[in-house]
Formats: sequence, C-alpha cells, structure tokens
Amino acid sequence: METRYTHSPVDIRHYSTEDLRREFLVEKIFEPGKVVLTYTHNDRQIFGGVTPISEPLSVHLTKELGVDYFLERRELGVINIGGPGTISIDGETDSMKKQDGYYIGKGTKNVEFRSDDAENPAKFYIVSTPAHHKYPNVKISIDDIKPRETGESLSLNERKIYQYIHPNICESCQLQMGYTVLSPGSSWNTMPCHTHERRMETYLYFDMDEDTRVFHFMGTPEETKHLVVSNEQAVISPSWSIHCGVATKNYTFIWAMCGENITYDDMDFVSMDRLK
Ligand SMILES: O=C(O)C(=O)C[C@H](O)C(=O)CO
Ligand SMILES: [Zn+2]
Repeated sequence: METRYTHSPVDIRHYSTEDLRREFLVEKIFEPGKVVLTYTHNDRQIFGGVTPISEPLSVHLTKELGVDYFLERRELGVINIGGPGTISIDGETDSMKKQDGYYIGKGTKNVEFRSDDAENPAKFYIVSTPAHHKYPNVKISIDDIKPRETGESLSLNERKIYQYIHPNICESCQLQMGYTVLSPGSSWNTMPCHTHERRMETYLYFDMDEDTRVFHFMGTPEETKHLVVSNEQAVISPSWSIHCGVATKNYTFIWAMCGENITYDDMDFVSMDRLK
C-alpha cells in the first residue's frame, strides 16, 4: 500500500508538474491479479483497485492499520467498473456486474472478490474509511438509484449523479460514494465548482478512450493548478481544494468522501469571479 501525506495550500504553491502528480495523482489503480491500494492521510481514506483474474483476491491489512483484520475499525464501499464478478462477504456470495456496488460495514471479517471470466475481469474500485459503528451490509445496484440530473448541454456539463453510499440508500459512518456519468457532448464536471472544508474527496476517472484526457483542476479557488489525467487514474482532493475537470470527450468518475458529516450538499460553492 502506498502512503500519501497531507499538505497545506501554501505547500503546493511552488510545486512543479512532477511534484503535483507525485503527491495528488495515482496513475495505476487496476493491475491484473493484484490489489493496489493508496492510504491518504487526508481523513485516512484508503482507496484502490482489486482486479481478480483466475484466483480470488482479498485485502489483507493488519500491521499497517494496527488491527487483526482490515475492517475491524473501518467501513468499505465497492463499485465494479469491469466485467462481471462476485463478492463473498463472510461466506455469503453475491453477483457484481458492472455498476453494481456494495456497502460493507465495520466488523466484517472476510471479503473475497472474484471475476467470472479471466478474459474480461471485474475491476472492483474500493474505498475504505475509519468507522466506529457497524451498519448493515447492503448491495447497491445502479438500477435502484434515481440519479440527480444536473448541468446542461449548452454549458457542456450535462451529467447524472448516482449517489450509491448516501443516506437515501444505506447507512454509513462517514463514507459517501457515487458515480457521475457525463452525457455525450458534455465535458465539464463539478462546474460551478466547490470546496468542502469539512470533507476530503477522491475521484477515479474512467470509461475513457485511450487518447481522452481529463484536465482536473485543484488548488484554492484563487490559485488553481491542474493535473492531466488518463483513463482509470485517481486524484486526491484535500478539503481546501476545488475539484472539477474538463475533458476532450465525455467520461465517468467515481467520487468518494469522508470527514465531519455525510451531508452531500454541504458544499461551499465558488463564484466564478474568485477563480484564478
Ligand atoms: O458531477 C458532479 O458535480 C459531482 O459528481 C460532484 C461530486 O459528487 C462532488 O464533488 C461531491 O462533493
Ligand atoms: Zn466535492
């Protein structure tokens, strides 16, 4: 597991492109047959990819977290963005096609991920945050979520926001997770942009062609910087940072947040005249 430490807005003022990418971009999330995880000290979120091929995969973190098993003091969100697979949770197995998700509560001892077809493996994107209460495990299908339809094609930001781990769907201690799909012809996400001082967030960009790039904006509203992001790469967004992007073609992203509250709309919107 790779560790990323935290920064103040002043720290990044003189970062080169390379410095910014090293600190805030995760370039490889899905590796065949592997569990690839990043631990950010921003609210201690762990995120990454589980890509089983012919053997099942599980997350084994004990010494790293000072516990006997991964979810002893954590909760977990999962969304499959690859081929069909299954998930076994303390012996109970459920199918997981593309866009199926799961909330898995604290205290769950065994989570095993499998692909149905090694030629078209499942890609489980997982996010875990500290938790001090057990809430029930819930399977979440995109079909059960009424998306928020937002933006408009004339502003190039028409998109649907599917809130998977959200009080409307399931309980959680602090994890919120969802899936935003840009309409064809739209390319801006989260514009007008916002910060949320009370929560950090990570973004995984995917469903992009090989040559599509997202220009992800970060930094304080008054001093923005950007990261050029390819398919299936993730960005860490500290609480003080804006997080929005524009791409050369439509795309999809998974956002995951944790911190003080689970109030999705608790955002500090940034007026256009502040952006620099
Ligand atoms: O398209 C959007 O707008 C989003 O998906 C925004 C994220 O959900 C977010 O930043 C929540 O704080
Ligand atoms: Zn946000």
